[in-house]
Parts: sequence; structure tokens; C-alpha cells
Amino acid sequence: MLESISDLELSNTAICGLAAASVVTWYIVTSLKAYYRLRHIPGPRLARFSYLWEFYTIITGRVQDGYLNLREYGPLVVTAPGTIVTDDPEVLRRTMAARGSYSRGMWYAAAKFTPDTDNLASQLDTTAHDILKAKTTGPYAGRETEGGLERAVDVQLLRLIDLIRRKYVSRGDELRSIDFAQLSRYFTMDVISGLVFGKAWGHRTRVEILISKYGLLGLVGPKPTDKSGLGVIMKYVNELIAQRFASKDKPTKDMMGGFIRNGMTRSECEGEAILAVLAGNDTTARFGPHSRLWGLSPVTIVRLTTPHAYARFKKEIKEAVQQGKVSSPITNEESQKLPYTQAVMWEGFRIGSAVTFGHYKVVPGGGDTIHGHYLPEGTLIGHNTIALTHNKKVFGEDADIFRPERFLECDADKKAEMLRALDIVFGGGRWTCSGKNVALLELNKVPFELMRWFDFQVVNVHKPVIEKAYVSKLHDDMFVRIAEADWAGV
Ligand code: HEM
Repeated sequence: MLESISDLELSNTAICGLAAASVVTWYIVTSLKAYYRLRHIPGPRLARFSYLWEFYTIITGRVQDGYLNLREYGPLVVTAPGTIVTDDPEVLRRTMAARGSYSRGMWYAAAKFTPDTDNLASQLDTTAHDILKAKTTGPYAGRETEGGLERAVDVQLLRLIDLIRRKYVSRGDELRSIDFAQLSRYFTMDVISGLVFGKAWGHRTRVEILISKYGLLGLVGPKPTDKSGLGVIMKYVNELIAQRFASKDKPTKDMMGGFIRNGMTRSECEGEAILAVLAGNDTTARFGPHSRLWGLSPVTIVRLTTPHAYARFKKEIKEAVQQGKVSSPITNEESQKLPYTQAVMWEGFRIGSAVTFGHYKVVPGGGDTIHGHYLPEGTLIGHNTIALTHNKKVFGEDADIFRPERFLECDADKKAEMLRALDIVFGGGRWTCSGKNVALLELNKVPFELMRWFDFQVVNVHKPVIEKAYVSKLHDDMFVRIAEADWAGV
């Protein structure tokens, strides 16, 4: 029985102490358990017991070096308790197999932009995902788009070229410096908003966006009632979708029209539209599950800083135009017949991969054995995309540098192996990226057309671009001087 108020205080203190001790004990026990289950897989010491290695690497924007350096541990590496990543294309293919039994890990839940409805990227239930995928595949492939995907990309590409001509071409000693990272962001946003809603958004994309990564979306996440940020975009998207549902009898030839025709509910349409449109924005990408940055900035910067590739690419463009091999703008099909254009595209995609790591799948019941190591049921196994795209066994000893020639010098089998590995950057099987065709159309066309009409030069030679790597890469301050193309010395 309590004899004084100080006994009560003592007992409260004791209770707090006991609670703290229980939490610490629980943490130690679960950490040791997690370590024990994957003790045979190597990895950074901190990562084997805690999330500290992963947290520190992401929060400091050091994902590029951090995940690249994991190569030294071998093909399977522990990065957090119960979590491994791999740069081995065969292993990743196995986890993504269309009829495989691996499922999605909780990591994907971070892609949920609306509290009530899952979108394709955030849906963890495999059956529900497959049903949604079936409804969205046609629209994403451009089957519902007026003139198809390629025409939609061409419209924005021609607008981009016109914009550069009018506002950003420097002549003589004049310098109209322009941040190409920002320009390409607006371009890609215009392409996707044009595809989804049949009309590009233009300046509307300039909105500061803040999104909560770890759930609690209903409380702290963006809401259509917000005065700024992602909420503003959500409100705009929701209004557009409300109009569509109000006039369902007037079908439209765009992705949203396709979603509605395929029986998606209004709330599913809202979730999917936000995913498609906003995941491309770099601020969202800082927190989101993966970026839809099409990689135009990285492709451009590596080309600009590699003189021999720049010159050879220009030469191929000049000859293709002179010999009448290409239309204006170049078609996807024509681009694929130009060897150096293809080599530059894939090499830029490889070295500047927009996605970095993640896309964790869960080892199914009964566990799995990979590279002779048993992985217990429930282990998360994810992509180390940075190490995959720099895998020396696949891309050669000089995999860390930009050298498009690697795709031209090798035999057909090696080339196929490299391209198959790069295909994994888009995921695979039932989870293959829905925007893959859009992204590839842009990469096939935009660099060729920009170099056809203009010459580019880096403005800040000491710091051509600021790149930060999180779960995807962000580019800023990529200032370039753009001039009308000069073919005299080519
Ligand atoms: C270079 C550009 C892009 C890359 C590297 C990329 C990569 C990826 C990856 C790795 C995934 C996850 C695969 C998995 O779960 O295992 C994914 C999913 C997805 N991506 Fe992309 N993506 C790109 C561009 C785009 C674009 C332009 C769009 C929209 C038009 C888009 C829409 C989606 C959607 C909707 C999903 C979810 C698919 C599903 O769960 O079935 N992506 N992407």
C-alpha cells in the first residue's frame, strides 16, 4: 500500500524505467533475430542489426556511392534487418517472374498518394494489383490516346523546340543560360499530363510539393483542401476527374477516358492519375517510391561532358538527315535503326539511371535458395539498380564510365545480355513499369531532335549539375548555353 506521494512518484518512475527496458530488450532481441536469420549474407556492419546504414545513406543523399560500393560484398547484400539487395539480373528476374510466387513488400506502400485508394504502384495484394493492371495496361500503352503515344510525345517535343528557339538560344557573346534539368522536368510533366488528360498542364507544374513518406496520409498527407503543395495538384486532378464522371456519356480519347471505359471507379482514377502525373515531379521523387524522371538530364549531361561521344552523335545525326533516313521529328522506328543514337541512349540510361534501389519483393512461404544461400520466408529482396547498371560482369571492366561504344564493339549475345540487364531498370513480369513505352519514346526522340537543331555547352564547368540520389535521382542547376546547331565542323 502507498504510504506517501513520493512512493507514487517512485512507482511511476519504475514503470517508465520498466517500459524503456522492455523496448530496449525487444529491440535487441528482434535485431539479433534479424541478424541471425541472415547471418550468412554479407553487408555493412550497421545494416546487419539496424536501419541506421540505410537511413543515413538515404537522408544524406549518398545513395549513388553507398549502393555502388555494395558491389564489394558480392551479389547478395544485407542493407537492413531482414532486407537484402542484389545487382544480379538473374536473381531479380526470378523475384519478378510473371507467374512467380514472390509478392510485394511494405516498401511499396509509400507510393500511396491518397489515403483511401491504392494505385498500381502501392497495391500490395497481388490479385488486386493484377486486376488493376488489366484495366490500366491499354490506356498506359496509348491504345486510348488520340493518335497514339508517339504523336502525343511529338506534340510536346515540337513545343519544346519552339520554346528553346524563342527564348533560350544564345548568339555571339550573349548568354541565355537555362537550367536543362528544370526544362526537361517541365517537358516530361507536359507529356504525361497531355497523355492522361488530353491537354498539357504547362506552368501548373511549378508547385512546391510535400508528401509524407511513411503513411498517416489521412492526417499529415496531402489533401485536396490544402492551400499549397501536392494538395493543390490533387484538387486540380480531382476536379478534372469529377468533370469526366459528370459527362461520362462524352467519351474522350486519352488515358483517363480509357480508365473510365475500363470500369475504374472515380477514386481509383484519382489515385492512378496522381501516381502517373506527380511521381514524375522531382520533389515527390525525393520521398516517393521511384522517380518517373525520364532520365533526359543524365543522358544529356554525360553526353556533354564526353567530347568524343558528342562529336560522333552529331556526325550520325548529320548523315542521317543528309541521307534522308529520318523524318522530322524522328520516329521511334527510325531512331532504332541508328546504331550510335541507340548506343548513346542506352549508355546514358545505364550510367544515369533515374531509379536507384528498392522495389522489394517478399520471399514466399518455404523460403528460397539463391546463390547457394537459404533466404527464409519473409525476407525482403530488392533491386540495387545502381550496382546492376554498373555491374562489371555484364557491362565490362570500365562499367563506371560513359562509353557508348561498348554496345557497338561486342557480339550480338553480349549486346542482348546488356540490354536485358537494362530492361530490369523498369522492373519486370506483372510489375513491369507501366510508363516504360512513354519513357523509351522520349529517350529515342528527344536527345536526337535537340542535337539536330541545337548545340549545347555546359555553363558551370566546375559543377555541371547538382545530383542528389535518394530512392530516385534529383538534378538541379544543370545550366547550359544553347546555340543554333553549327554543322560546319561536323
Ligand atoms: C526512365 C523512366 C522510368 C523508369 C526507370 C521506371 C521504373 C519503374 C520501376 C522500377 C517500377 C517498379 C517495378 C516493380 O515494382 O518491380 C515502375 C513502376 C511503375 N511505373 Fe515507372 N519508370 C519510368 C517511367 C515511368 C513513366 C513515364 C510512367 C508513367 C507514364 C511510369 C509509371 C509507372 C507505374 C504506373 C508503375 C506501377 C506499375 C505496376 O505496379 O504494375 N513510369 N517504374
